[in-house]
Amino acid sequence: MQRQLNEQSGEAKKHGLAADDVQPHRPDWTIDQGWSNYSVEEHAVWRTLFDRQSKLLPGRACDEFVEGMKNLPIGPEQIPNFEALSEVLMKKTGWQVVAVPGLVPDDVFFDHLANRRFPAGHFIRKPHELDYLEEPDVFHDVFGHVPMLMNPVIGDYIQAYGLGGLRAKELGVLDKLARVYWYTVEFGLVKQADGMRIYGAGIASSFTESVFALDDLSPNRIGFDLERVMRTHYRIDDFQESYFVIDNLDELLALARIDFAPVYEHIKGLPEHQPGTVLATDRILSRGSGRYHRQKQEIEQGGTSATRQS
Ligand SMILES: C[C@H](O)[C@H](O)[C@H]1CNc2nc(N)[nH]c(=O)c2N1
Ligand SMILES: N[C@@H](Cc1ccccc1)C(=O)O
Ligand SMILES: [Fe+2]
Repeated sequence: MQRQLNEQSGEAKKHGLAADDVQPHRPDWTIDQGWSNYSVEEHAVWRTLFDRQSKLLPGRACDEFVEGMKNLPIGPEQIPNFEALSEVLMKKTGWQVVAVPGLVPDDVFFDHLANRRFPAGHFIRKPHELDYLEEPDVFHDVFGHVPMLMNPVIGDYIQAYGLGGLRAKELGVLDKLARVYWYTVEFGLVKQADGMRIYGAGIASSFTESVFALDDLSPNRIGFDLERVMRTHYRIDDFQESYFVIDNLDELLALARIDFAPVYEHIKGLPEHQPGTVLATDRILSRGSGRYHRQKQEIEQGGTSATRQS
């Protein structure tokens, strides 16, 4: 599981590269991927992540994800080369993958997306942090996001988000727009003929959340509603308590095309919702018990007999 947005400020945090890894970046924050510099150990971390995730995703990831992955030069042996990815992507949907050192400032991020460049972290997590990291690394960005960029609808949607981001910043409503990205591109679920599937990169790249999001009774799964999502906080430190579900990917295209300005205006000053809240107006597809988050809270407060012993 990884969490890359700072909901409060929406600002990029300082990246945490090792001192010997610092590379000056260009004004658009891109750097060279430096593919030949990856060590044997780094490629091995990729393989570990790739193998365990490839076993989990059949039957869990949506068909478009599986299809995208199949046609890309992404495999277990090595960390993918961004130039090779871009060549295939460019032909299919006109996207490129560019390397960045970590989180980049919002306007830089939006400008890349608006120009169909996907900024991907060039570094890979360390062997002791396979399941948790604070910034998007090459595994999250490439394994999680790039397969979906092979889909024309998602390609158009993410470009439109970049353009919408620049506008939302002007209007001072970036936090509202960021929630739409979070609950679609990062943590979205989609209905398919044979059941609910993952299309969000934050789930697809997470060993634990790709199981939790679909199998566990804990989270709520709620039909996507734009205003509802814009008013809903999200968790950056744990699994989501609620996921929002679209009926098909084309629903995103409609979102990309409508003007959000009147929606921002309409929800101004209206109350916001906590991540785990279920509303009377929600279209509930499955309602979680909240068991996971409740138990965790108890443990943190030292309240259960199991944790008090020792
Ligand atoms: C709101 C916006 O989507 C978000 O804060 C941005 C900031 N910078 C980023 N930078 C990178 N590299 N990746 C990201 O997902 C983001 N997200
Ligand atoms: N249509 C939105 C922009 C947007 C596109 C795609 C995803 C999310 C938002 C707007 O008018 O601002
Ligand atoms: Fe991401």
